[in-house]
Amino acid sequence: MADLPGIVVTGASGRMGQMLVRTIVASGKARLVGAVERAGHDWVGRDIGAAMGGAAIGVAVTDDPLEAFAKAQAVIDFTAPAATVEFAALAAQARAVHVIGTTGLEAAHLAKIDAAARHAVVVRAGNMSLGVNLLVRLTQKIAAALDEDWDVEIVEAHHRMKVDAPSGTALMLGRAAAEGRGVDLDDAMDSGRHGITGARKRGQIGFAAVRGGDIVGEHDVIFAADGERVILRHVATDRAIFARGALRAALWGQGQKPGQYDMMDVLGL
Ligand SMILES: NC(=O)C1=CN([C@@H]2O[C@H](COP(=O)(O)OP(=O)(O)OC[C@H]3O[C@@H](n4cnc5c(N)ncnc54)[C@H](O)[C@@H]3O)[C@@H](O)[C@H]2O)C=CC1
Ligand SMILES: O=C(O)C1=N[C@H](C(=O)O)C[C@H](O)C1
Repeated sequence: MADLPGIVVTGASGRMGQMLVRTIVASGKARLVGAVERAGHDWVGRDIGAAMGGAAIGVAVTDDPLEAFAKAQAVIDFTAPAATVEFAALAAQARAVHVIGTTGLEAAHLAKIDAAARHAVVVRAGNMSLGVNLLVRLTQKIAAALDEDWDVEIVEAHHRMKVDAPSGTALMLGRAAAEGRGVDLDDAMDSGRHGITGARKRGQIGFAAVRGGDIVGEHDVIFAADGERVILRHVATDRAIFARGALRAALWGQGQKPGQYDMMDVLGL
């Protein structure tokens, strides 16, 4: 047991944080060695298992990430952009693999993560599930096979608490469609239409976001032509799919060279 990789979960009280704690503890492939929450959170100082409403597991929630990371071989981080940037620097300092699931990262955040990845292994993906990563590959292939008579639209749906749009997954799918077509997503993207928008421009890749209830995550890639449509769909019904992917990434990252990787690397897709 002691020689299994030690993993710290950041944002441990969150929807994904709790799922990650359960997944790691049940896995038999890694040890949970730390649980980090933001300063002032009322779980700080409590045993994470007990705080989650179960049996104590001997890991106290801390608001000191550096101290936690120093004991770890990997950090799994599903939090928020500002926190993830801070954790990237600290994980690199501790030479721990940093698995980043956080979405809503902007160019300035990504530049800081790039800098950290010069010193440590970073695995980052807007969606860690096997199904979505397969869908990304399929999207790329279909977009490459179809011309711009086929309009590409990406429709995503998530729970009412989600704070960023388009979702990280929708952006992965949009990028794959753009890559398949040999264009840059920044030039082709049309997100959040409202008002008198004018007719759809040929070659655009459209995005629409639904938010409501407890939807875990649903993504459609629609290829719409005159007289026919092809629709690729992924429906997540359980956050365990993301946690399993993140744990797999943390284990895969052990012994890799410093740099930035994604789930395609981890899954060999
Ligand atoms: N890549 C993937 O496969 C997936 C990514 N996500 C992304 O993961 C992120 C988190 O999602 P949820 O768990 O639903 O959110 P959540 O809001 O339930 O959890 C986030 C947690 O991070 C904590 N946190 C924020 N700042 C912190 C700091 N400085 N230090 C320590 N903890 C901090 C919060 O207190 C909270 O407990 C979002 O960006 C979401 O889009 C979610 C599911 C799958
Ligand atoms: O916030 C979420 O919940 C999810 N976020 C990721 C995203 O932005 O795509 C992955 C998944 O869809 C759930």
